[in-house]
Amino acid sequence: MPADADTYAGFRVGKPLVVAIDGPSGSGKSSVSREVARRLRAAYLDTGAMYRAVTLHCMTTGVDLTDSPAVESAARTIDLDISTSPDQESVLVAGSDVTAAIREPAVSSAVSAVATTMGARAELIRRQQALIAGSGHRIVAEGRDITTVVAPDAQVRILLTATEEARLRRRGDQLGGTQSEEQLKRQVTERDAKDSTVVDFQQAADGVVTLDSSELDLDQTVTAVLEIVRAVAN
Ligand SMILES: Nc1ncnc2c1ncn2[C@@H]1O[C@H](COP(=O)(O)OP(=O)(O)OP(=O)(O)O)[C@@H](O)[C@H]1O
Ligand SMILES: Nc1ccn([C@H]2C[C@H](O)[C@@H](COP(=O)(O)O)O2)c(=O)n1
Repeated sequence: MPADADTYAGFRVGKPLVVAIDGPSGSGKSSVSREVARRLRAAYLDTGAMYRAVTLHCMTTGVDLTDSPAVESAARTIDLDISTSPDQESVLVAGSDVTAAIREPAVSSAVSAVATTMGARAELIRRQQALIAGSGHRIVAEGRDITTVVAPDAQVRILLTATEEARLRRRGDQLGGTQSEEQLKRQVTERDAKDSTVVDFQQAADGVVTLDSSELDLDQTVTAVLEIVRAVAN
């Protein structure tokens, strides 16, 4: 493609481009997707943050996470504002900044209750599709069901994987070595097992490209995703 005013890093800037990335916990979806979005001058959507925000909201307002109708109702009524700028991580619930609070281990341990409530999923999927449309379909969206349910028509669909060992090590490092091996397994392996009961993010669906990042560092993984985007979308 010739370099001109409409291209940036080899990609046409104005062209609709939805990049859907799924994968298990700790595979690097958020960090990789955010950087890919920056390089593509696209928006970025962390759909897991939306499940986390609903979970925290339930926890702080006394909603029983085992009460499916109540959890669904919380998902429908929550006043949730999530930034889709890759340069500004911000999640607001009723105007309060919960960006850091939704990453607390207590939320990570509880979030599967919301993720496995089908009514809550339907509402969050609807909101995610609206955010993708609102970006002008120029966005990198990541989660567990983006390639299959939220944006099955995305131009680029990737399943980002890594071995369990690599994912546990990454999450442990990310949390500054504060968590025991057992706590990490609860937040990563056990959570994936629960979430897998409602959505398949371990096997690539038809047409989805698998990228194993176990032996790659963050920068190499970003480069590999951009190569897939270039090959598939340009
Ligand atoms: N390829 C990589 N090599 C080394 N570290 C990585 C790599 N990808 C991501 N990381 C690091 O691993 C940690 C976890 O990554 P990240 O939070 O992006 O994973 P995730 O898949 O979004 O997890 P979750 O779904 O649980 O939110 C981060 O500290 C990140 O910097
Ligand atoms: N599209 C998505 C995104 C996330 N989830 C669930 C599964 C996770 O346990 C939880 C938090 O996600 P994370 O921040 O760890 O990526 O949300 C989902 O079911 N579907």
